[in-house]
Amino acid sequence: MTTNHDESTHASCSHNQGNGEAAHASCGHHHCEHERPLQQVKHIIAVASGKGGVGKSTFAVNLSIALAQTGAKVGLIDADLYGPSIPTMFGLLDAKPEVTEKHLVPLEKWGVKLMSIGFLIETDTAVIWRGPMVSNAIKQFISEVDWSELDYLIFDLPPGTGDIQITIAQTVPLTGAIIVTTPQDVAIADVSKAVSMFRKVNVPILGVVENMSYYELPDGTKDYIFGHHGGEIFARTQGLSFLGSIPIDRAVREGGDNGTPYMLSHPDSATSKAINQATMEVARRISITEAERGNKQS
Ligand SMILES: Nc1ncnc2c1ncn2[C@@H]1O[C@H](COP(=O)(O)OP(=O)(O)OP(=O)(O)O)[C@@H](O)[C@H]1O
Repeated sequence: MTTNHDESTHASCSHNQGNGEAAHASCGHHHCEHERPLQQVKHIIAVASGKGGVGKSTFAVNLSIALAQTGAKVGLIDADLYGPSIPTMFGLLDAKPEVTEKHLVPLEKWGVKLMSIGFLIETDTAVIWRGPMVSNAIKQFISEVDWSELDYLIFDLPPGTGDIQITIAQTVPLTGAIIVTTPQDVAIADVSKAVSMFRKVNVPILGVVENMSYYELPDGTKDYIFGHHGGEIFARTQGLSFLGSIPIDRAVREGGDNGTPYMLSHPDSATSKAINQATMEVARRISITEAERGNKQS
């Protein structure tokens, strides 16, 4: 990995924490020497969670597929450098991206362009990098990968509120963040920290997805294994949009493990409908958020 040129970009206009055009506009450099990264990407979304294991990567993967199925151009960055799961979930464990003189070419499967640290290092090698190296790797995923034109670029963040999340929130002009949680009290407690982190760095929160909401028994009754409506109640009390509930479904887990996303293997199931509905709600919230931002700027 080489050093990134992003810091020097902003160093020239004394903005290390570039937040897209606004940052450059405020330093009076309309024609900064380097263009901001991801200029050809329309909407940039971070998928975040407070706790690990709540299904953030699973949702990010199925969201990317659901958006690609609408005909959108989609990219997905696995920003979980310490525990990359996108290679497994896309069935690309041995795949390596092409490296050209200028760029790293993202892998592409099922209409989604992909980048993960898992494509660049041996699968069983632990990443032991410290903070600055991690930030550089993320910045390279942003500025040295040939994403070209995309409608949506999704960041699958690591759980919690560490270096990686903060680097992304400050480097990338995020349209907004999606918060994934289970209904369980301990998950909700952690998720408030993620919400306050995004608020501190002025990243709009598109809404909350409740995953593992219930398990449907063969007789049709619902077993609320992790508690009842915790994510929905959390969203309401925080004044956030509720994007939907996704049930516990064995096939969702199997899809993740065997590398065929659930949305592709079970397109017509009730769970797929729930994921599709959450996806449409994400798209709707993006339009609203961007309209609000436009109003503020004009
Ligand atoms: N709705 C669901 N039904 C059944 N299993 C699920 C569901 N959502 C996620 N899982 C399974 O739960 C486990 C954790 O999911 P996932 O890896 O997506 O979580 P995560 O929040 O991204 O975790 P981490 O950030 O710690 O990597 C996986 O084995 C996944 O297949």
